[in-house]
Amino acid sequence: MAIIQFPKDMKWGTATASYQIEGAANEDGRGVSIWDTFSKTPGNVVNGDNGDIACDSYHRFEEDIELMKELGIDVYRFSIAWPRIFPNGTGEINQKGLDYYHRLVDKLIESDIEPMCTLYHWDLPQALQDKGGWNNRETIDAFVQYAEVIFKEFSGKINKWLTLNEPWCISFLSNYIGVHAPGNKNLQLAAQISHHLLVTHGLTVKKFRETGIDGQIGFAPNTTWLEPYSNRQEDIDACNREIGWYVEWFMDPVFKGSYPDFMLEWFKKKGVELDIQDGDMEKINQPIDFLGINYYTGHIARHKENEGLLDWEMVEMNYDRTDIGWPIFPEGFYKVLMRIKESYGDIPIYITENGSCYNDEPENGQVKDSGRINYLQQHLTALSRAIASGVNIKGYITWSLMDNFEWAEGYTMRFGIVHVNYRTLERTKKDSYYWYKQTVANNWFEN
Ligand SMILES: N=NNCCOCCOc1ccc(-c2cn(C[C@@H]3NC[C@@H](O)[C@H]3O)nn2)cc1
Repeated sequence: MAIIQFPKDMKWGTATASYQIEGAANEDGRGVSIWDTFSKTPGNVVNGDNGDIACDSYHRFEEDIELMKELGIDVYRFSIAWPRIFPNGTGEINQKGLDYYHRLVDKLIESDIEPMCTLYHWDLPQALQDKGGWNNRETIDAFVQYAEVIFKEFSGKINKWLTLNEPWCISFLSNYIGVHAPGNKNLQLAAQISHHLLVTHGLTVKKFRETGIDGQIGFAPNTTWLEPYSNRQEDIDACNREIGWYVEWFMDPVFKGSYPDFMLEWFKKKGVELDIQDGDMEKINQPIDFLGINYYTGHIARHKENEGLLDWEMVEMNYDRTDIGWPIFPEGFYKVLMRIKESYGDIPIYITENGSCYNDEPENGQVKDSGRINYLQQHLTALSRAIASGVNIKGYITWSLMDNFEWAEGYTMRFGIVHVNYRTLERTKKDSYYWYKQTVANNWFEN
């Protein structure tokens, strides 16, 4: 056994997102989002689940904050639902939407928990999707207008901002692979959307600076790691293409002002021609204060000609897997953080999502989710290795505080350290909740 100790100024937190927990989908003036539309289109979500009720956190946020307060966490990462603020994406502001987030943020501050706000966690107003969504550059301007309203409304209350959550999911998972809303399957469209998202991010950072309000801003790309099966260059290159799709494709433009050539060339081979307008790359390349990093899984892979988009195949190694089927690969967490440090230097990093899916149910009021505790121990050990290796980690925010709507998997896949009974909405602290509470209190754990 070993003691894994974290820096004395380490911040600990939990994360959620609006569509996944709030419910109240038709309440207080909220407009329709693309996830309302997508989830109610038969075949898109397991069991036809949707976010109409979810965890009902819209009405139960005070109970949820009490759970966080007992955890002793420093920061709570939540997202604002754009359709609650601008029901039609632009135009008239819905005051009741602003009022809800004031209630939430005020309760957090009263509970000595720092609010970290994600401005966009996938719930695009349907009215904007009807006009082309992220493929329409007018959506960029609509987002900056929405962000400016939020910056000014919550100035002094919220000091940590994330523009976009997982732009790879917003663009490629949702418009090329097609398993998330709006469900397109077109690589050119997805790549162009990824560019518009990066321009959106940059212009939002620029607007944040122009408002002159205090605070720090970043974004939260999702990452993965593929370890080459051999030292053959073709295996190394194949793994770097998948990592590049998640990491360099989004971080190079932000930190270096250009797309990675190796990915541009690969996409060009696949017929992608990005429409980059004059000044776009300068707009994207705005300095940010911190980087959010989301990591769940990775695996070993090798080159395979004409396989998928990037010519690689997974090498099955009898991985331990979580209940959603993702390999447990903590080495990848360490490796991708080292890659980011090597590529982008000492940018302060918050782990804005890391967690696991285990579908354990309560028995006599207890949820014995030892798998989740083991996952946390392995990944926090990997994180401590990265910190010891000089990665500038400022905090760890686990996904998720509570079981919630896991997108296309609906309510079948549980990521929470708190169990939610979706029939009664009763919350039950899992064994991992108590483990995390002790780890936060100690700022160390014994693995
Ligand atoms: N790469 N090739 N894939 C080819 C085949 O993909 C099929 C499916 O792919 C994916 C990839 C990634 C995800 C995913 C989910 N979360 C968890 C959420 N994060 C934000 C927060 O809301 C959490 O709920 N993070 N990532 C899902 C599906």
